[in-house]
Amino acid sequence: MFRKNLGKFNKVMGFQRSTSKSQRVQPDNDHSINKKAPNTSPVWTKELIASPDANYKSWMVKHPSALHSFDQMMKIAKGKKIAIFLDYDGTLSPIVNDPERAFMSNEMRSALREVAKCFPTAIISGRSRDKVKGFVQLNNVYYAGSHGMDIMAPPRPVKSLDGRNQIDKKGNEVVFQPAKEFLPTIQKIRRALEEKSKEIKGARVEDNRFCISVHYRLVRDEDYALLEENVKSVLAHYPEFRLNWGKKVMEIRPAIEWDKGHALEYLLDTLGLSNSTDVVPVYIGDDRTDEDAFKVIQRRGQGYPIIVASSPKDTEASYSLHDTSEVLTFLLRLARWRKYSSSSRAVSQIWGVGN
Ligand SMILES: O=P(O)(O)OC[C@H]1O[C@H](O[C@H]2O[C@H](CO)[C@@H](O)[C@H](O)[C@H]2O)[C@H](O)[C@@H](O)[C@@H]1O
Repeated sequence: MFRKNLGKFNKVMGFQRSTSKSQRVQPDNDHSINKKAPNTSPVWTKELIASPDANYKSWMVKHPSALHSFDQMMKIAKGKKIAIFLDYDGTLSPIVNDPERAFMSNEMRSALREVAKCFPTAIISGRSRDKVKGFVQLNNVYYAGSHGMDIMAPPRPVKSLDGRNQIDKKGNEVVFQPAKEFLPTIQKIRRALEEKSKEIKGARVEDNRFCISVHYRLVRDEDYALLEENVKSVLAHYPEFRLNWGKKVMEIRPAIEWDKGHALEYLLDTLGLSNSTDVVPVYIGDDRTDEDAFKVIQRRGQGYPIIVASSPKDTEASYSLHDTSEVLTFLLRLARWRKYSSSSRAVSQIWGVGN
């Protein structure tokens, strides 16, 4: 039933292709050792050196504002099938010191609800799926937690990935967890990391189910090296895991070929949109792991990868939004555009979903 409705929905939607590949500028995090070197730099005029703002403006020439470009983007997307993908932290909620208090505003929730009534919408987060769902509290969006390693997807025959997918029917939806076999080891690693970080003031370990975060936002600069050393000493016993850096966070996860980009492709597939030439995936994210999804959109040659950044960054995104308040404005415009650009019924009526 849901699938049939989804098919109807697909018939009434529409889209486009992204613009040029982005130019690389600066990585974002302080302590990361796996950061890429910038391969281009802005032209260093006197004005640029005098003003950090000028640096950002120069970067925005390559990554124009998705708000300023909105009309042009939607003109191209009109008549095509739009699907919306969003990161959570730093995109739907502002970055705060306490990861347990990264709440989404009611305004953002209501904008997201409206967007999800118009387009298939998914949140792909580094958090555990339950945690992000708890923050978002909407039933008309799909959730992918643990950087896409825990997906609650629409009902559809699921392509097997090396036979590693488990299909656990719950209601109408399908759970996809390509790293399930690592769960017992992840718990061992979590305990070891908690032990190793407890003497470092401000360090915090977060269990994201299929990955673990070690936060250092509140760790003194002089203590960071010890924390990193401790984390690496734990991981030395687990070669099947890898370490990445996000925004003041070290993320430990199974070293499988699966990331937010794969999750995006998987969701497009389960939505029945992977082979269409008229699909426009819009992905909005702010962190390094979102780059994998940006790359997928660039490779597909259609869609809009949008980075949330208030300073120049090395990115594959074609467009930018300055902060979460601009994300809110973008989502509101998107929902409004959809409502006024088509006389078709809202997706909630077509799918029979809503919140
Ligand atoms: O993919 P995301 O949804 O962006 O998740 C990435 C990490 O986000 C969270 O940490 C970040 O946000 C926190 C709250 O604002 C902030 O305190 C922290 O410094 C940031 O790195 C989340 O807590 C992590 O587990 C995710 O890996």
